[in-house]
Amino acid sequence: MTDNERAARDQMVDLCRSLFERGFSVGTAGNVSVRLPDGMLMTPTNVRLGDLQADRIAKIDQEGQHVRGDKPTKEVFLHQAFYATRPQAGAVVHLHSTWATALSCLTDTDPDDCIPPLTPYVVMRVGRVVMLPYVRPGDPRTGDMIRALNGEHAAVLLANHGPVVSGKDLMSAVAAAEELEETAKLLVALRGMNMRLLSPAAVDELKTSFGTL
Ligand SMILES: O=C(CO)COP(=O)(O)O
Ligand SMILES: [Zn+2]
Repeated sequence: MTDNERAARDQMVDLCRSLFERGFSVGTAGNVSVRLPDGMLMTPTNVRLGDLQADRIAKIDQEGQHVRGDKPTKEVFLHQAFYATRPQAGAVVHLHSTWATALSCLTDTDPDDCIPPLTPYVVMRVGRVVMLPYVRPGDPRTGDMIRALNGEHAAVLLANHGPVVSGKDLMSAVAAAEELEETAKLLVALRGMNMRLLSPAAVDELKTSFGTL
């Protein structure tokens, strides 16, 4: 095993425990992956994100063959689809975090723009989030639906299920998942009130100043 893979495993253990301890994942909900030069690391299926063991994290190769560690998450297709369509993605985080999942259950969430530009950081870290129709957890069609987006979105909401967020590396993907969750919480808190969103000009300025995702 390379030093790079060893470091990636250790970082997954640390950041997944941090997410779990702060309540972003409960039970065995959620899964996380990291891209390697020769494949991907994925959290094993049916584990608590707070209890990962570095050597048991699953590795699959470029062809999707399981080569090391425990059996990978049942959402393996979802993770592969992000890497296949977003060359800039180095990590993917899927959670059932409360507020983003709440938005995924509301019939009046706009499926083409689930998280309106409420604050600069959600624009900078998450971008425009689309909703994918409900299928059961682990259904390979989730991968097909993500591939159909052609890599245009860094994050999606799975209807009645939860968020999936990619980032250039694991730290970025985790930070973006946290930002999405907090913004979803604000949106639910502000529901029914007169919200002032960032103007299109303000959103453009953020993209020019900080780059697109
Ligand atoms: O969130 C989950 C399914 O959507 C958890 O599944 P896994 O335990 O297989 O990762
Ligand atoms: Zn899930």
